Amino acid sequence: MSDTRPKLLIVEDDPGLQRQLRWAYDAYHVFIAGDREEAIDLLRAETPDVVTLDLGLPPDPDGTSEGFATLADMLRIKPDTKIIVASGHGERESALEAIAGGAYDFYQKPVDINELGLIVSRAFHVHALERDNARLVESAPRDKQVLGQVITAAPEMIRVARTIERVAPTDVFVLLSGGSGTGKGLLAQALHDASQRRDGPFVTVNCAALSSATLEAELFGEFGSDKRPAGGRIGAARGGTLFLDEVGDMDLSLQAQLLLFLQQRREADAGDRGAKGMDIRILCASHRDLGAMTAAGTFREDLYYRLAEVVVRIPGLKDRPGDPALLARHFLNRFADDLNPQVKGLAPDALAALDAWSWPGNVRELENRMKRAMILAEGKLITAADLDLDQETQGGADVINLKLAREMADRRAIRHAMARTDGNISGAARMLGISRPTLYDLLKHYHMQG
Ligand SMILES: Nc1ncnc2c1ncn2[C@@H]1O[C@H](COP(=O)(O)OP(=O)(O)OP(=O)(O)O)[C@@H](O)[C@H]1O
Repeated sequence: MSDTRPKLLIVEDDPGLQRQLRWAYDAYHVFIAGDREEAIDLLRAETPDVVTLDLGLPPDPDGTSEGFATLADMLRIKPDTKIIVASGHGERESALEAIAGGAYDFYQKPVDINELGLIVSRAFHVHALERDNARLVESAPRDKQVLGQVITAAPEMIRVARTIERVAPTDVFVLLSGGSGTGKGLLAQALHDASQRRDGPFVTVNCAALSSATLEAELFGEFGSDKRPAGGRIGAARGGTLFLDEVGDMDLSLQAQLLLFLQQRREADAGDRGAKGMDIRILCASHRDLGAMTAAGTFREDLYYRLAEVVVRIPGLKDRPGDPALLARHFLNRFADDLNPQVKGLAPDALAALDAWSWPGNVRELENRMKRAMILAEGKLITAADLDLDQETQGGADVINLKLAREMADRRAIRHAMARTDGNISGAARMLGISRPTLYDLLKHYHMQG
């Protein structure tokens, strides 16, 4: 039967120590090399995850040159190997130099078997964690992508994507309603790309960013809607889609002009005056509640009903269980090359913090926190502190009563386990220390999605 124990390579030229170490590590499948050549051959043949390396190897047993050369060769051939270097008394400096050169850790000679045992077992643990993370990072975008570039595994969001897919081929006017940073811009682009107008222009106007006069010129061209209805951004969107972002921030007089334009367009489309229709589709988005604004008189009701033929409500990130971790891995994957190629994954405390945080700024906040964390991260795994979420999650909101506190803790733990296991019920149940049926019951009880 093949040996399934984790593979440990010991690079050591002293036969007495070789025997002692082999004996001490019966939990691992141990390979022994006495010099650089043997070490490299075994690394290639057996691909051990962890290596202990004595820096004093022949032909330079009293120096460190051969040890450093072996370290560099190994990391070049298999960079994810966790290499623990041995340093003799008074050689702390070379040990630190080895760490700077990519070694995982060091231990002091003479060998304390227990201490080295702990370092070795931690190295295996970290290696496994990094490998899991790398696998998840790779699989996230492929598995959990809807509408081309929208990353989600949350049923609430998948429903949104399905609605967009359904309305895209029609020419109805759609209002995307959701908090800031929930992905309204991304979804508007996705809707255009899924429509028959995909080869036409996609023109965005941010109504919140411009003063009323500038916005008017921007939309209609310099002389206003009545004189040059085909100018400005509206004209530029001919044959494609005009995306009015933050339409709720348009003032009432501009709302009136837009309404007038839409009425004229409708008449033109109907051929009343024999003119050609404008042939644009308008998509709108707002983080404001336009329905409530019409009731308050700050948004024209007639315009609202014209623009919002279909309203798509986008849930906040905190209401998409599992998505914060999934998106974090997606951003890690996307930014690693540019910002910090050393970073390979997310530490367990970061995953827990991502689950627990309330995400007032939604996906944009997550994207920004990830960028910052990747720049600041010192290790290979991003921590809660790198994300600046360590303090916040510990404090938490005021607890209303014990029942609610328990429910919150349950929900958090379940979401965390589901995210960590990529939605695998058996894996999540194992991680939580409960049976599959119990996990199903809890998911149902808390109205969470399996
Ligand atoms: N589900 C998602 N998958 C991948 N990236 C996303 C997702 N949702 C949002 N993003 C990214 O997050 C950032 C913010 O999204 P977007 O600009 O679409 O949000 P918004 O709701 O339009 O924000 P605002 O209210 O500020 O205009 C963008 O970089 C976007 O690409």
